[in-house]
Amino acid sequence: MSAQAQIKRQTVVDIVAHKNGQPVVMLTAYTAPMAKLFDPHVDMLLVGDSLGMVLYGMDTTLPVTLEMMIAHGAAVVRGSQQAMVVVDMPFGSYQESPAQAFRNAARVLSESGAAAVKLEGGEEMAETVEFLVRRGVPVVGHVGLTPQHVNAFGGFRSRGRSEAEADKIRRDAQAISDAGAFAMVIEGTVEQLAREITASVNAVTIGIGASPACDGQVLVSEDILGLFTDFRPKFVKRYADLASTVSDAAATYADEVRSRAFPSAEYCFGVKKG
Ligand SMILES: Nc1nc(=O)c2c([nH]1)NC[C@@H]1CN(c3ccc(C(=O)N[C@@H](CCC(=O)O)C(=O)O)cc3)CN21
Ligand SMILES: CC(C)C(=O)C(=O)O
Ligand SMILES: [Mg+2]
Repeated sequence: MSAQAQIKRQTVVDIVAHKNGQPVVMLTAYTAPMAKLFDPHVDMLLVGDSLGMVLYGMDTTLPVTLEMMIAHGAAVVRGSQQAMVVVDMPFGSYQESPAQAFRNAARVLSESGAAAVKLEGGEEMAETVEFLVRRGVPVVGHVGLTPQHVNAFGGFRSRGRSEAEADKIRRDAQAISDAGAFAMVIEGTVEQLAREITASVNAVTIGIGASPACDGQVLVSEDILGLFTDFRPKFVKRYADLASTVSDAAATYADEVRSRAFPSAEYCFGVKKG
């Protein structure tokens, strides 16, 4: 037995206890070192398919593969101790059928060690959500602005600001909650709608650009750290400006190498005595 006290990871039961209580805190993490830094502060870590855009420079999340999600999911599980780790199912890995979704979700859980998967969609995904949940796969839903629909929506635009769109999102949220999703991300919509959904569904609602009326909040970590600067959604608050810190460090290193100021004696090995 290790002398170190065991830290227990948060489970579905712990997260569901936040419904109508203390807000759930979620951040994205893609790598072990970032997961290690965020872990003491958050309830949930999301290995988002946004990693395609943030880490790999893709224009959308569509080219992200199951192998990428499993590799980054495993890294985040290794880097964290207490947060519940949720992995996004990438585009094309779950929409075909409930059987396809189960096969791929089972790989994500077994190969990464994460505790739940997240998938985008509403009414049309309800049958799949129920299929997964009944077979032991905890599911987080994602409604409103669903980035994997970028080609259908014609961009990353806010949703549910007309009564017709709001009605569709209301039905989407109800359907996946009734299908057994224990939580759902609500992205890019107005407070009134987020408040109604939060009041009417059993699932814990986690907002991103969806007002404080949700049961919790999530943002992309590189956005709040000022590390990702290609675009800035309206809902992103910057809590740091690490891009300039990183750039300044690289510039100083480059100057010192070119002037031979680095490596100075303290960074060099000496010959052994005797
Ligand atoms: N770094 C990052 N942060 C995210 O929040 C994020 C990703 N990547 N990748 C996946 C999706 C894409 N998301 C996005 C991307 C862009 C906007 C954006 O620029 N929205 C504009 C309005 C654009 C329009 O109306 O055409 C805004 O002002 O919020 C919003 C959400 C959210 N997700
Ligand atoms: C922005 C969050 C909700 C997400 O789905 C992602 O990071 O991929
Ligand atoms: Mg995502």
